[in-house]
Amino acid sequence: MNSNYPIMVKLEGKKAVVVGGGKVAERKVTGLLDSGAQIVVVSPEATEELIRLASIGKIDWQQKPFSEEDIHGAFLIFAATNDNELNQAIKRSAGDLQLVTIADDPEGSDFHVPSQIHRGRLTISVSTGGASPTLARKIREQLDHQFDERYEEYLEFLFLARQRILKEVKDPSRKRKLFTGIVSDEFLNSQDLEADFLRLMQKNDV
Ligand SMILES: C[C@@]1(CC(=O)O)c2cc3[nH]c(cc4nc(cc5[nH]c(cc(n2)[C@H]1CCC(=O)O)[C@@](C)(CC(=O)O)[C@@H]5CCC(=O)O)C(CC(=O)O)=C4CCC(=O)O)c(CCC(=O)O)c3CC(=O)O
Ligand SMILES: NC(=O)C1=CN([C@@H]2O[C@H](COP(=O)(O)OP(=O)(O)OC[C@H]3O[C@@H](n4cnc5c(N)ncnc54)[C@H](O)[C@@H]3O)[C@@H](O)[C@H]2O)C=CC1
Repeated sequence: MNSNYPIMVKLEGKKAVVVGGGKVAERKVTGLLDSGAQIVVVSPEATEELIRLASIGKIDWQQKPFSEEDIHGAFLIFAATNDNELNQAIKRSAGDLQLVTIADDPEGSDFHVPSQIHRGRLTISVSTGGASPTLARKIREQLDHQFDERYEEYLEFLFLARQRILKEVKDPSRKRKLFTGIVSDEFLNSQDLEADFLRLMQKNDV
């Protein structure tokens, strides 16, 4: 079996079409909301939450059965109806450069949606390649405790501190020491990141 190749995709401005308006479609749409994708849902019926999202303009709900033109220009396609023949037909009508996931056919899909944790700039995703979504969820729940809310602010600090080190520090060994120094429990638990960072910079001054 060939293994899947994980990447983080930027979806801003790209069209993502979700076919179906049930529980599964809702979960996929919820996962897309923060990506900046242009989300289109095609389904004669939709859950209350999908209807709410359409009413506030977060998604474009096409209230009708699927037809082939619905996926024109789509980058990602989610075939998430409860009709497995139709889900397969959606895959067949997509072009080679369109990525399709079929809710009831992991083997026939171009991609899977992993279980995810987001802490600001940190993303942790867990995939079992369709073997057991329940295990993916269980592992995600374990990591949820380990990587708690502190990581959001910490990641923002790491980002800014790293930019500063890249700009101000030329010596490669000092740079390495600083990169290692900021990735530590001391900084994760710091009450004053700015002061602790300045101290670290001074300590490693040459
Ligand atoms: C292949 C994949 C395709 C895709 O959808 O991308 C797929 C396929 C299928 N899921 C099924 C069932 C369930 N899926 C979940 C939950 C999640 N499913 C997700 C992803 C994926 N599911 C992709 C592979 C992920 C991987 O393994 O790496 C998660 C991680 C992410 C998300 O959906 O956003 C999200 C957890 C989010 C979280 O909590 O963190 C639960 C549990 C629950 O709801 O708690 C159940 C019921 C229990 C069970 O069946 O295990 C069925 C059977 C349907 C049927 O019975 O007919 C199929 C189809 C099949 O297997 O044929
Ligand atoms: N990938 C996953 O994580 C999971 C996948 N599944 C599978 O996903 C599929 C959907 O599951 P649910 O959302 O629970 O089903 P559901 O029955 O709640 O929703 C099905 C949706 O498909 C829509 N639909 C039906 N015919 C359509 C058409 N011709 N064009 C457009 N939309 C149409 C319906 O209006 C409805 O909104 C099932 O095949 C199920 O086996 C189920 C659980 C998890």
